[in-house]
Amino acid sequence: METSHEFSTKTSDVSLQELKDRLAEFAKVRGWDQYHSPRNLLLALVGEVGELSEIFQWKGEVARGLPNWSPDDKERLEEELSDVLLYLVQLADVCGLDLGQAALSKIVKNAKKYPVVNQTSSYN
Ligand SMILES: Nc1ccn([C@H]2C[C@H](O)[C@@H](COP(=O)(O)OP(=O)(O)OP(=O)(O)O)O2)c(=O)n1
Repeated sequence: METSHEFSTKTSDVSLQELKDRLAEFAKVRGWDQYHSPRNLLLALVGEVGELSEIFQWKGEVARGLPNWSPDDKERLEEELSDVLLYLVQLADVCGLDLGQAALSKIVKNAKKYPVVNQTSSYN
């Protein structure tokens, strides 16, 4: 089953639903779903956030678009960001939550909490 996805890794738009389904299959065929409790996934997520932080550690401020980063550094960043996302998606899944809907609802809530005043208003 899993191999059916092998040649479909390049796509312009990826849904949280697809990631959720593929991750569930990845864990299931390896017999790992028994270990994927909410707590374990949270700890794995925090570990990956640590690895993500290491990439920026000691670099000083980093310009948007990472103009001075090597391709290897950028690839490593892509991988660590992905690890964080993949554990986050799995965590929401095993908690029985719809992460996409929850995130949209939160954006609406944020907009009400922080209404647009004018273009030159100070940050926060
Ligand atoms: N029980 C597991 C173990 C791994 N993964 C997936 C989610 C992450 O995308 C990736 C994490 O794998 P590693 O623990 O090997 O971590 P790294 O890829 O960061 O490797 P390393 O820590 O050696 O840099 O694999 C998973 O879903 N469930």
